[in-house]
Amino acid sequence: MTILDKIIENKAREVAERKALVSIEELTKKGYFAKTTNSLKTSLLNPASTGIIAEFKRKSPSKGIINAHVTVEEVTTGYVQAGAACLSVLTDMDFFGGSDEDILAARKANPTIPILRKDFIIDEYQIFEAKALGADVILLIAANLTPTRIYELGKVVKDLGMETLLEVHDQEELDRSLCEYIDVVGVNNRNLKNFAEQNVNASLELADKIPSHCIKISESCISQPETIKQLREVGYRGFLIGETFMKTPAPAETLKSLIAQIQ
Ligand SMILES: O=P(O)(O)OC[C@@H](O)[C@@H](O)c1c[nH]c2ccccc12
Repeated sequence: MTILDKIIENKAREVAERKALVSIEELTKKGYFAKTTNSLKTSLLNPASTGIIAEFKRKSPSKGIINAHVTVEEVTTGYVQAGAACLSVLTDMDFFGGSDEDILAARKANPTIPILRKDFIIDEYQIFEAKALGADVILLIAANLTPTRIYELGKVVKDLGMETLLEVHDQEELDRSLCEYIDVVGVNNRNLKNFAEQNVNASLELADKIPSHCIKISESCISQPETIKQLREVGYRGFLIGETFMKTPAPAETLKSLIAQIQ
């Protein structure tokens, strides 16, 4: 069993429990459900955008605790002030130490920036939940979803006025997963089945395989300004970065100095 299999098995149990407690009907009346969403696509297409999607991530299955000392409010407001194009907030508790409260707090503190709900989405229910939590963008991971599920879930995302980030790790996943509901394609440099990679080779290899009309971003294992420049040259507009910032005592300051080196 891979780490991803374990995460998905756990997630199915979690979603079933949540569904039994709060109905979709109730979710549509909760929190930020009625709020108009902020577009990631628009943000990334702005020529002045830094393209950095800055992630709030306390821990991960491969690294353990990354940062237990900072608050979601201070980090996310700092990310926005430093020039992030979008925020990514982990809501998976068991493997990544995130929570619903984290994304609610990030939204409350940052009303106008797009926010990605970073979780393992396997059910329509979680998309309604994400909207109530104030998310604008939903991650769909090709490694654990069939093409039919990606299409069905992508349609729900669109119907709720949000955007879909499709995550792929190789050409097989890319070829079977693209559909009309994908707004942004992300290449995860890390293989979620073993969490092994430490480089951006997957993004470099897939750069010219992704259709040119797609907005593409590179995810994970990015720490150097030179890497961002190299990825920009092959067409990447967005860079999803967590650990590089979160492992430092002041994540937003680290983002600020990275931005200074890529402009
Ligand atoms: O911390 P990093 O290496 O900068 O990676 C951030 C982000 O890409 C990573 O957290 C991630 C990408 N896809 C995911 C899917 C689920 C959980 C986490 C992820």
